[in-house]
Amino acid sequence: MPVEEFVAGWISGALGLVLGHPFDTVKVRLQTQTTYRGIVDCMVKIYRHESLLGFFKGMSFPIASIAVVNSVLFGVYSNTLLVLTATSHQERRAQPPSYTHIFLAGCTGGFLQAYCLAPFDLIKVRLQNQTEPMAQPGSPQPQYRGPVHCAASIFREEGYRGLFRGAWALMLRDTPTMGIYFITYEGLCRQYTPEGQNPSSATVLVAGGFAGIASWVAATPLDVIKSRMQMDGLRRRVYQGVLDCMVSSVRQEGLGVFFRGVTINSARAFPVNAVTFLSYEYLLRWWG
Ligand SMILES: CN(C)C(=N)NCCC[C@H](N)C(=O)O
Repeated sequence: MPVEEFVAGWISGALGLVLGHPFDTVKVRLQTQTTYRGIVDCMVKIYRHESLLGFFKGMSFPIASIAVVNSVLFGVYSNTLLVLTATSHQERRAQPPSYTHIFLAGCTGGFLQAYCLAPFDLIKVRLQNQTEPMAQPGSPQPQYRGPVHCAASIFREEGYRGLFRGAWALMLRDTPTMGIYFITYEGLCRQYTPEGQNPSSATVLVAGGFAGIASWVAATPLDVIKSRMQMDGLRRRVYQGVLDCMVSSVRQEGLGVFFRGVTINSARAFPVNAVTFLSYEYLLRWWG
């Protein structure tokens, strides 16, 4: 099994993650809290009350876990294609796989990475939602002192299963949308690259950026539900499950609730995934 895809997936994911984390914090707040009037209001409030550091809350665990999560996504994607089409990453430019195979490989990668991602994503969302300023003497103490304390508290208060709160919604979000992600990327690369050649850097950047946007637009409805399920259980349980969360969110806030954070999600998705794919492609070419 080629391991380069796993390592390239890890490094490229980490680069994208640092770039996109401030946008991600704003998105999570907009999806789960009703105190903000919009993106700008949310950014201004975070900056005023929590300083620049507020945007980077909850980033350390994703950085630590991206090695597993992104290498599983890209490694499983590439190795599923290898099983389905018997071609390696290098051979795929000359013998491009069908879109059905790309979609299936993307869905498989998405499904497996969601399982690894679930506890880390939960901790990230819980930390991002703490509005107390960081490390200021005399200010109110947040419920969680950091990622390890957060994980230990969830385990103690909500049990082992508590660490997987929202995992179903995450799997439903990621399985089909990772198929969309890779199909969009491959489709755009093929469209703008002469047959048999590697896509140029500009093509990779644009295709990666649009793959991020397409997958996040499709993922946003379940992303909202996932974030709400993850915040549920903090004090008392409100939702019975994914369906109940969907129904009560729509009843209370209308259908528009499914598009909460779609603008910031898309603004974040372009640079994050442009950088992710560019570094992924170049690392593989460098090692190939
Ligand atoms: C749930 N969806 C749509 C995705 N995860 N899409 C793929 C983008 C992955 C990238 N690490 C990012 O965070 O944008």
